[in-house]
Amino acid sequence: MSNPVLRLSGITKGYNTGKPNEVKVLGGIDLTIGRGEVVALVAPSGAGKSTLLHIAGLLDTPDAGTVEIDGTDLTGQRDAIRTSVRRNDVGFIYQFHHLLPEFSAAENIILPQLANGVARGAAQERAMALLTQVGVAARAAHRPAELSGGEQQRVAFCRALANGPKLLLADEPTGNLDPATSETVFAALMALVRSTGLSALIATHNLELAARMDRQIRLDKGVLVPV
Ligand SMILES: Nc1ncnc2c1ncn2[C@@H]1O[C@H](COP(=O)(O)OP(=O)(O)OP(=O)(O)O)[C@@H](O)[C@H]1O
Repeated sequence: MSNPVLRLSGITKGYNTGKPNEVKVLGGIDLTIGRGEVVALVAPSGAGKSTLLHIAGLLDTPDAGTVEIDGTDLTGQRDAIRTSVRRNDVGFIYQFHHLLPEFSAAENIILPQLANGVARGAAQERAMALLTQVGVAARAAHRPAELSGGEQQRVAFCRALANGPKLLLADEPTGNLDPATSETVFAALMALVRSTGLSALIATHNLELAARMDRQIRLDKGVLVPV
């Protein structure tokens, strides 16, 4: 059997604020995500959702526990190795698009590929293919400010997938959109994820969207509880 794409074991995390009571955020998280599996992360505000996503995506380190991506334990690895895995194997999506404002939609998807050593022609082709998949190809030459919120977010999805990651981590990807746009954008995201066989952990407050993923996990006061 192949390795899970993500395996978190015994993850704990607190923030030492210098004040008498340290903030304990995660109290022992065990989570495995298989190949092609899309998991909804449902959590009340402040439950530790962003902290968990940052640890899973190697942007932060746990106090204890291990983070394995595609079978490799990256917990104690050098920064250079963690950065390389993060760039190549993990795609991030946030509530706000964070596209570079001075570049076109296509350039925002091309640039991360160039940084990874892909030739411009191939990067351009991939950007257009991704934009076509999410229905925004006609806006390829437009800058983010010229796009609607839903279009901006769909471009951000393409950017997250630009380098063909194994794992997608999304923090409220439709949280900033009205219900109708949220539906279109979520459908585009799921189609993109399914067509690439990507594994994903998608945080959402929207229980209706969560129910459409393969599995739901609920984070409450730093631990996973049954849904
Ligand atoms: N750098 C930090 N220093 C101290 N406390 C922090 C720090 N970062 C986060 N926290 C605290 O840890 C807890 C969890 O934060 P986190 O951002 O992971 O929550 P969240 O579930 O993503 O919340 P939201 O949905 O509101 O974004 C919160 O109580 C927060 O105040």
